[in-house]
Amino acid sequence: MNNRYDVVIAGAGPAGGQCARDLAARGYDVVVLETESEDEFPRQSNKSTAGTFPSMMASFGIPDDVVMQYTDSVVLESPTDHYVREQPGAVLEFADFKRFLVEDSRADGAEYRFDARVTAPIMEDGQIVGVRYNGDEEVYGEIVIDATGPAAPLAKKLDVVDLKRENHAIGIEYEFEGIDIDRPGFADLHDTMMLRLDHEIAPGGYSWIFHTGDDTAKVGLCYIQNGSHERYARDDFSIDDYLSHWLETDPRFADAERLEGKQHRGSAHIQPPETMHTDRFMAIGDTVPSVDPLWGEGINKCMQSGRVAAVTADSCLKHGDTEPTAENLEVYDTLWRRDVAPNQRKRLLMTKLLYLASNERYDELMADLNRLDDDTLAKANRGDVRAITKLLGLDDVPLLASFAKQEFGLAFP
Ligand SMILES: Cc1cc2nc3c(=O)[nH]c(=O)nc-3n(C[C@H](O)[C@H](O)[C@H](O)COP(=O)(O)OP(=O)(O)OC[C@H]3O[C@@H](n4cnc5c(N)ncnc54)[C@H](O)[C@@H]3O)c2cc1C
Repeated sequence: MNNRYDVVIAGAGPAGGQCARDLAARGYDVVVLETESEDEFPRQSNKSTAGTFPSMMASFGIPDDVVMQYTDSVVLESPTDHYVREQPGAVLEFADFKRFLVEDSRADGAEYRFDARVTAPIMEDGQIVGVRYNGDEEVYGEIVIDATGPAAPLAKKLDVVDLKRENHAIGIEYEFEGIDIDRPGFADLHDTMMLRLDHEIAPGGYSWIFHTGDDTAKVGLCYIQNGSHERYARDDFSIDDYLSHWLETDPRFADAERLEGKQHRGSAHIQPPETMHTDRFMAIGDTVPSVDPLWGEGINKCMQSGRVAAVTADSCLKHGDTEPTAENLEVYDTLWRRDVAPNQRKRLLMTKLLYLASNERYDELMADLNRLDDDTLAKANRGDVRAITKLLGLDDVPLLASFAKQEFGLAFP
């Protein structure tokens, strides 16, 4: 077996799969090591609701046959109100999507080793030159990429990431049939992705219903286990208890039945990354926290980070005489901050502010969104300070004070 490659990638998720696709298409020798077995792939890593937008589908040439349902709008719900925004999207079958990335990159020559659990970097003169997997097996590369999501075995050992417990977001989801998709008193959820802000259901986070056709939908929730969660959480309630509680109390689920084997769960970190590379090494996808802090959109960000890592690797390897030193890989961080997650810090602060707001404030937010033009939300979501201040009012002073206290240790009288 060939044991030397241009690029070794750990993890066949959206980030690793896309990076392999781009590198193989440019003619590089690339191998992807994936811990799961090929027969069942993806099993535990089949974790995502996989709601996405046409820009992702078009940029990465994703075929229609991995789409479960095209959607026309996004709905935001608060405890007693909602707001509808026309916005085309697509809910993918995440497992089919992951398998597509594997097959498509293989068609261009990428190699995959399944049942290959990466554990540690192989170091020479202080630089990574390969990876160790399944205990004592080894593979070598000019450049090594960690795309294992939050597991991050290489990035952690190389001190490239420092994923913090207080920024850990967890999510759980089931697929159901028999849901009342157009229940009087609620928004019509046909062909929509709905996100609900309600601390009763997802304290310090949000829950969702993504329509997947007829009376079926993906139903889940997530939250960050930080101060906002503590403030609104119930004693001894696990994330599963919150989902059960929602299912028992929301009339839309009165006749809903869980679809066998359709359960997804996973985690990510919501924090701004510091560096994302070192000599001969880049960390991509959720290994460096790439998930959109506000709405949890991770797939597009991960694919984009895989793409900019491939561009960076190409810029070093194509000349043959440009060593992939940390200095020469710096362009990856620059492209990430410019193209993958611009305004990440501002958006993160806005996210924390949003999750700190009360249920009553969520109801007011829906009323404000219904009053303001559609652009305000889109701009605020991009971190535009003027749009954010438009959404804040005088009544928000106590909220801002408690936010400042939580974030910066500032106390207002
Ligand atoms: C419940 C939930 C719902 C979500 N919903 C959405 C959504 O609707 N839209 C959206 O855009 N995003 C969503 N996300 C986020 C999105 O799924 C992630 O951002 C995305 O999957 C991350 O891709 P990745 O390639 O970085 O990592 P992953 O998808 O985590 O892939 C990592 C791969 O590495 C493998 N691996 C792990 N450890 C090792 C190891 N040691 N050695 C070898 N291989 C290893 C894993 O098996 C996996 O195949 C959701 C996430 C969760 C948890």
